[in-house]
Amino acid sequence: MTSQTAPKANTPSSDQIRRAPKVLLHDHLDGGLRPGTIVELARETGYSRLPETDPDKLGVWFREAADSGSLERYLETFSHTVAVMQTRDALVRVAAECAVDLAEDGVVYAEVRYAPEQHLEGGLSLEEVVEAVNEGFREGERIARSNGHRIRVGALLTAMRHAARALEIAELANRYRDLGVVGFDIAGAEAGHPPTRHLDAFEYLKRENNHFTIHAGEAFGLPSIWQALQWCGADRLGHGVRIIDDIQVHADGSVKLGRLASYVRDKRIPLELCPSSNLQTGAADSYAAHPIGLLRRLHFRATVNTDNRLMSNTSMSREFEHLVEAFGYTLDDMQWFSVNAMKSSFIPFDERLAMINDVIKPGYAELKSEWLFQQTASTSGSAADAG
Ligand SMILES: O=c1[nH]cnc2c1ncn2[C@@H]1O[C@H](CO)[C@@H](O)[C@H]1O
Ligand SMILES: [Zn+2]
Repeated sequence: MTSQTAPKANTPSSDQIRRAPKVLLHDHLDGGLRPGTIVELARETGYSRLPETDPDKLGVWFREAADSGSLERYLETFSHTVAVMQTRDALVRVAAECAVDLAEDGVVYAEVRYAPEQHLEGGLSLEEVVEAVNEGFREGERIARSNGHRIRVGALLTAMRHAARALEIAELANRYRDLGVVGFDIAGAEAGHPPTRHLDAFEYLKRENNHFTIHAGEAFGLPSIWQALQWCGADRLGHGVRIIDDIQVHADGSVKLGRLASYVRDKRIPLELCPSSNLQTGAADSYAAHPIGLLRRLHFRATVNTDNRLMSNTSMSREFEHLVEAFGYTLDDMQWFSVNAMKSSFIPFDERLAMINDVIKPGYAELKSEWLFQQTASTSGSAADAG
C-alpha cells in the first residue's frame, strides 16, 4: 500500500479568503466609513470642508492623502471622518454599517475602537457616544444575521495620547464593560507621546482586572514597546511591528532574539499587525518585506488586522490576499492567524474557546474539504486504484 500524506491545502482563492472565518482585533471605527456615507452625513450635518463630494473621488482622496509615509500626516485625514460623527444618528449609522461590512467580508468576531472624546462637538456626553455606537453595532449584527452572516462586535474605547483624558476614558470603559465595551486603548501620534504619560489610566484598569492594548512600535521603536509592556502592562500591542528591531537575522538564516523580542514571544504577547497601514506610514516597504512573514515563522502571537479600511482601501480579505501573494500562505496559515486573534481577544476565555471550536475550526475544515474534493474530482480514477 502506498503511504499517502494528506495533501497540503493549496493557495486559497479570493472567494475562499472572503468566506473564511476571520477575526479582527484592530480596526478604527472612524477609519472605516463608507465614502458614500461620509458624503451623506456631511450634507445632513452641514459639514462643508470635505475635499471631494463624489464618493469615488473621496475614497481615492483618503487613500492618497494617507499614503504619506508619515503617521502624523496619515492621522490628519481623520479630521473629516470625525467631523461627520458628532450626532447620535451618525454614530449609530456608522457603527451599524461597520458591523455589516465586516460581516459581509467574512469577519466573525471584531473588536472595533474609537475615541469617545472626539465625538462631543455636537453636544453628546461620553456616555451617549458609547451608547450610540453600541446600539449601532447591535443593529449591524442583526442586519448581518438577516443577510445570512454572523458576527459579534465588541468596542474598545481609545484615549488620544496627546490629550489628558485617559483616566476618564478608562473609567468609562470600565463602566460599560459587559455592556458592549471589551477594553481600552491609546492612539494618536506616537513620537513624543510615550504611553507612560497615561500610567494612571493603565494602573486603574489593572486594579479593575480590565483589559487594554496600546498602540506601540508603529512610528516609534523598541522604547515604546518596552514602556507599553513593562511600565504600563499592556495585554496586547497595537502594531508592535518594530519588535523586528530586536531580532537579528544572520546570513546563514539563523535568528537571534534580543531580550524584549524574547519576552514578547515567550509571554505570547499578541501583535496586532496591520500590513497595509504600515506600508502607508512607512513602517514597511512592501508586503513581501513586511515583518509579519518572519514573525509568523518564528511563532510570535501574530494577528492580521485592517487598522483603517477607508484610509488603506482595505478589508480583512484584502489583507489576507496580499499576504497569500507575498508569502504563499494557505488556509492553514489563515486559520493559524484567526485562532491566534481569537485567543487574544478580550472576551471571556470560554467564549473565545467556543468561537474557536464552534465557528473558526469548522469554517476552515469546510473550506479545506472543498479543496480536497476538488482534488479528488480532478484525479479520480488513479486515486481509486491506489489502495
Ligand atoms: O495607526 C494608527 N496609529 C495611531 N493612531 C491611529 C491609527 N489609526 C487611527 N488612529 C487614531 O485613532 C483615533 C481613534 O480611532 C483616530 O481618530 C486616529 O486619530
Ligand atoms: Zn490603529
